[in-house]
Amino acid sequence: MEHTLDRLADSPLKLAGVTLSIATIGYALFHGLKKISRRSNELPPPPGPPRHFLIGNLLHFPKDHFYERFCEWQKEYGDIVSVELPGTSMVILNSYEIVQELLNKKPSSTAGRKIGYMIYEVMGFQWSPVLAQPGLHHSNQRKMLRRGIGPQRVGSHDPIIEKNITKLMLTLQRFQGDPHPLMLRAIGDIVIEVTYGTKLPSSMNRGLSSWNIEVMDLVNPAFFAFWLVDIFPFLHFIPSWMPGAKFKRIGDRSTWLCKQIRYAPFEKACELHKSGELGHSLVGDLLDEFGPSGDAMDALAILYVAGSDTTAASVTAFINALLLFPDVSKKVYEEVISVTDGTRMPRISDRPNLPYSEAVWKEVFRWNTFTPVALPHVTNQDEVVNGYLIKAGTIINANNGFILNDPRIWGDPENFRPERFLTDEANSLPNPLSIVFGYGMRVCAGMYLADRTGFHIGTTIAALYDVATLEGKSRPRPELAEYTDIMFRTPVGLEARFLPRDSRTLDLLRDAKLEV
Ligand code: HEM
Repeated sequence: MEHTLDRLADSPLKLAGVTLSIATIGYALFHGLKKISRRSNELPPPPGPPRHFLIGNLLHFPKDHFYERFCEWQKEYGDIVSVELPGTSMVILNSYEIVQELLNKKPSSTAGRKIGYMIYEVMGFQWSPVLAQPGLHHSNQRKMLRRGIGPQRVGSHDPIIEKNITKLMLTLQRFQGDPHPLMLRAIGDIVIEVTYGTKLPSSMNRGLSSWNIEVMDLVNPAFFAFWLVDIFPFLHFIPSWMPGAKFKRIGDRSTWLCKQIRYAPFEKACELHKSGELGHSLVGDLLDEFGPSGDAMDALAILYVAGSDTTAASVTAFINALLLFPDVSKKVYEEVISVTDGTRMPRISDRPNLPYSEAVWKEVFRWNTFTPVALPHVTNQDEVVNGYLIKAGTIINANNGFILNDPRIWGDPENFRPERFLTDEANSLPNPLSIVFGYGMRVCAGMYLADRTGFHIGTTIAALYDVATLEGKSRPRPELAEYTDIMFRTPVGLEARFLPRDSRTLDLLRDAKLEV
């Protein structure tokens, strides 16, 4: 740079020429940009329900069952729908192409988050990487997670995953009822061990899972509730004991829980790391590479909340598919047994030899998907899509449920048909996992761990157990399936028994009992 300026200063003629060129380019750019900005201001917003003066679409906006209302709007207004709420613009994307265009091809301008004052401030979630705005802390935290559970390193956690899944298989032998809470606990235990290792005292381990479960029980419904404090933040300062201040009591408890899940395990892990007792773990990897940083602490602290509910929902969906579709269950069983010969437990490394099971896993993510409305992104600059203007600060909701059900893509979306991923047809289909795990710069930071853990739990269950209804109950009908109305939803009324497939399974379970 210095050299170039020196050279230009040598020649006044060159300097004048360059100055003129820069001025000309500057003038053209300025007028070009003005024109683009004028043109984009002239562009219409996407279509949507008619708005009322001042309150926009507040009266149309659902208080629950967002997915169902978003699908009704898709029928009426098409691939991209805009909704105006007081102080907030929102678009709903109902097309795979538009989602790619906006969220994956323009990652840096659509990676913001917008979280209400209640969750962010009153409940004390400012530290969470899932809710953070893009910037130095967020990118540092993502870099750290990529190092520890990205595609290169995730395999190093296989022994922990396999050991815990064997334990889960033993529990299933005596289990009947709704499997979701059991999956939540088991996956939570895996996330804790992968994150902090096996040496964290077991007393803390139990505390950690119950703090995390309690905070999830507070924050999940809070996302979908209306909070006056979001509109009038000064309410934050009223005392918690005041009548009507329930939101403050929720906030105080959540803030306390957040402190526990952030500091307590990290401090203990740092002590164990110093004394050389920590053992293999994500926290150990990060302490070795980055030292005891606040970014590492927060990146690790969010993993239970971000990873257990979500992965448990995916595994519950897999179990539900095994129950609803006995033919599919039998084929997964036969495929796994053809690899293990029924004489050993399945291993994570068996996966490349399980193409049919792989197709079932994909179809489980697609059919009646367990996460129909994606986590919203926010634009940080004006964008133009399909001739519509999307202003900076707009919340973007990808309607994953519709996209995964779109007959233009899937032909017969209502059918659970894993074979669609095994024929030439597959070449023109998106991978449902790439939709469900989210988009662009915010794509799920734990997707490799989730995919590895969820697939292994699902296929190991199918290999060892026939998933059956409770005694005397008939098999539910797939077309009547209903789902809970939460972000990572589960089938309503799902109940199952796990019947060992044959005597080889009983032998395996007996041997496993001696090992774990
Ligand atoms: C089947 C299981 C899972 C599903 C379906 C899932 C889905 C998602 C989705 C949709 C997002 C938001 C993406 C977006 O904004 O576009 C996300 C973010 C995230 N997930 Fe997952 N997730 C799963 C499991 C996990 C696991 C096991 C972990 C870690 C242990 C994890 C850690 C995270 C983190 C840290 C983020 C925040 C990323 C960011 O905002 O930059 N997830 N996940």
